[in-house]
Amino acid sequence: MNFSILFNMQQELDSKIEAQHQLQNENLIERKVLALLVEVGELANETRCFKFWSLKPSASTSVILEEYVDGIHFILSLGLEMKVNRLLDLNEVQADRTITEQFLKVYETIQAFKKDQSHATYKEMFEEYLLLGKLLGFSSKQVEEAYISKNEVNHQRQEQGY
Ligand SMILES: O=c1ccn([C@H]2C[C@H](O)[C@@H](COP(=O)(O)OP(=O)(O)OP(=O)(O)O)O2)c(=O)[nH]1
Repeated sequence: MNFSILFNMQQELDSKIEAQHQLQNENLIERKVLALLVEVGELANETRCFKFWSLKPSASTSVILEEYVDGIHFILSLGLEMKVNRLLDLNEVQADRTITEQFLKVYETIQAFKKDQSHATYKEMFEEYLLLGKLLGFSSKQVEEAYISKNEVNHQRQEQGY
């Protein structure tokens, strides 16, 4: 995945949102962390991976992918707040976890990031979120394309006074 291009696209979108809502001088980290936690919950809900009491199938791949890239938006956006290097060297995490275990791991790493807001905890949060995407069956190309497409939708929403 070309993170440098994605960070640049995120920067453009965030600048537009901040200008539109007069937020240039506000610290948005806490709200972005909560937004990310909410997105991860929405994603888990769409996968229904934890709903052992139900036989209903999960949402379609495209719905799950769109939820997944909402999380990518907030992670990139937090990276910009943290001024991480755009050429961030992310390692591919190897772990033998179920999707449910991976969701819980992602929550843990978001909490760890919220607590100390370091580059190391940011990187771990991003890496675990990428592993979640892999466990959900998404390739880097699918994630990149879905990110680009949702980014465009987000721009249009701002232009339409969302
Ligand atoms: O500073 C920001 C704020 C938001 N977003 C993006 C992330 C995500 O892709 C979208 C917000 O999520 P969603 O599209 O689910 O918005 P919502 O307002 O929660 O949607 P709905 O009204 O459908 O519940 O806006 C950013 O990229 N940067």
